[in-house]
Amino acid sequence: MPATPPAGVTTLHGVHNDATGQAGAPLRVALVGNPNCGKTALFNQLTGSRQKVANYAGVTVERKAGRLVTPAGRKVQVLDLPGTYSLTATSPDEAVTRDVCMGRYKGEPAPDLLICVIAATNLRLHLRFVLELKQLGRPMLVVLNMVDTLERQGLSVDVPRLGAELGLPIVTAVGTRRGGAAELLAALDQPLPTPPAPLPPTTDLHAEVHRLLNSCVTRTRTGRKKLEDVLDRWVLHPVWGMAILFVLLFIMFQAVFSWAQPFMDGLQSLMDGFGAFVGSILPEGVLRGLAVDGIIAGAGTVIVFLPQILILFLWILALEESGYLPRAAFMLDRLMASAGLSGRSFIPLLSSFACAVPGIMSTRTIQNPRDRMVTILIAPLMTCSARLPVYALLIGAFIPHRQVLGVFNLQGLVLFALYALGILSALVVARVLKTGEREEHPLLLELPDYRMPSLRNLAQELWQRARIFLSRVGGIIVTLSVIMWALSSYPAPPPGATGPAIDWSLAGRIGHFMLPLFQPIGFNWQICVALIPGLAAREVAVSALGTVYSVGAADTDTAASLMPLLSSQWSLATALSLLVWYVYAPQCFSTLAVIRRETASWRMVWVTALYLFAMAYGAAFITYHITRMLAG
Ligand SMILES: Nc1nc2c(ncn2[C@@H]2O[C@H](COP(=O)(O)OP(=O)(O)OP(=O)(O)O)[C@@H](O)[C@H]2O)c(=O)[nH]1
Ligand SMILES: [Mg+2]
Repeated sequence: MPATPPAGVTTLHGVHNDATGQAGAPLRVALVGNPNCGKTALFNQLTGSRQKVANYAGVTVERKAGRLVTPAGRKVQVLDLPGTYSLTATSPDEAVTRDVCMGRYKGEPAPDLLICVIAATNLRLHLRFVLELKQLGRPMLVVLNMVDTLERQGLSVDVPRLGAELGLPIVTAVGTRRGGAAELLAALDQPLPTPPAPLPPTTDLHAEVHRLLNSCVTRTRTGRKKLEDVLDRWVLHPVWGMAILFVLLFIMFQAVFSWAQPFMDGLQSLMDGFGAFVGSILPEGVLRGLAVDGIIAGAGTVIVFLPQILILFLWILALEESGYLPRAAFMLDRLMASAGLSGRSFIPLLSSFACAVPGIMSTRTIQNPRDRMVTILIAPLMTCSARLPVYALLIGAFIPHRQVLGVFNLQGLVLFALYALGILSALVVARVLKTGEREEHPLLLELPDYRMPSLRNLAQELWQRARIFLSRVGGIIVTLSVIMWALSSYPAPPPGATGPAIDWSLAGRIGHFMLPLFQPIGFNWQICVALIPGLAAREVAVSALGTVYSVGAADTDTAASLMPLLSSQWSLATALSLLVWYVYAPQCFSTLAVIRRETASWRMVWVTALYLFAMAYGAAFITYHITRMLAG
């Protein structure tokens, strides 16, 4: 009898043979299936991990291992694998899944059990993969995930019958609900199922899927698909679709400035108060310098940008979960094609807005090797979230907080323009790199179901982001701020020396040494010094400026308020030049390291670093001189 959602089917059918190996060795299982069927959601539930889950194909691009102990005490090692449409891999991420399933992965035997996850939202496609996997003749278990959506789709699946027809044990799951993997967990306590008998080689897989659907799935009523179709008609419309995309991105940047302001003001006064308090209780001396100028001025200047970073992430996460992103990729396919790329490069590039490191890793989903290289080269031009503090600091200091045309916030507009500059430059660079290539790349991209982002998940993800940011502040940023403070404070000036003490310090000397190179683009020596620690993490450029100016300033109370200090000391031309510099500058070791890893080539690292440096210098030079001419 059909079940909606199906009743629990926890017993594994079929003949069993326990082949878990020697006592004590964990059972090795692998989650495989089509992209976006919920493998990682289940993996997280099973192992308590927090791997990235999002509503588009190609989120997981590498093999991840986790551990669990079943209710009966059996130790299990679980692998989460990139999604794949078939075992004939066309891109590097799919090759990993194929190799693991076939036991060809770097010295690792095939898993004891393949857990093939299929989503109730796309049974036709996913069942085809089950049949393909069956041909491997390995012990296998099917998980019918997303059974919570059956009701909404107006479908009912006869789960025991589907298992019997497939000749495979089957359980149901809801990857996004707490306890939604309970049946799967219980199934892992069962003895291993015997490997399925392969289908005759002449079997037409499509016809077989059709047969399975006819016999096991019934439509109870017309589902919600109609609404999705109407939505898609707007979202994918050549004109309205572009307008929607533009508005969404635009609101995102406006929000970063408008919504965050009250929280930032609060944090700023908290940091100012804290700096003043610490300054007042510590006696004049090294300790006070270290605490106020080093730690509070350094880390405090970065912490105030937390609200803006969280708002940016809130938007990105909500868009990721809604299912909108692949549609945006589809809309932008023509634009990307004009730069010689396909819409497939869109999601890696979009991920780079959070951070270029996962963005570059997700280029593994791009089949064409040349497209992949070009996407890797331009990914650093997407403005990552670590650059946001630098932008926000300079925009806050130099661009008036003013309404334009009654609705737009001028600061938000400038931020939007900086992001747009990065994107346009990326398209131009891609076009140049692909000069002469005129091949057609038809874009085959799965459009997932629309999904309302769950508030609980959003809150959890945001909390995770906040923790990452704060641990960066507490770790690398505080460390580098302390080093910066030491470099700016020592050696102390000789007795009787005149001029600011910081000029005698190591930082002062390094800054003055670098100055001739950067003076033509309007940088002062303080900026030169800040560029160096900024290589480790871009936000550190802000904290380093905080420290250098704080040590240089007579009044330590102004430690955490860098913004007013800069607006009185720098020219607009210098500020704009530094902003533009940061659109391009190859200022991040982690990005260069991931490029080395993903391309296995030092040449690519050098090419990226040098071309970005040249662009940064050129663009900052032009900006500086034009602004000076215009501003008089
Ligand atoms: N409604 C519903 N959504 C689910 C369920 N399981 C996962 N999802 C959602 O499905 C989307 C894809 O989940 P992932 O776990 O990232 O899928 P994946 O199979 O790992 O995808 P790739 O890594 O791209 O192969 C996300 O938006 C999840 O929130 C479920 O049982 N019900
Ligand atoms: Mg995944």
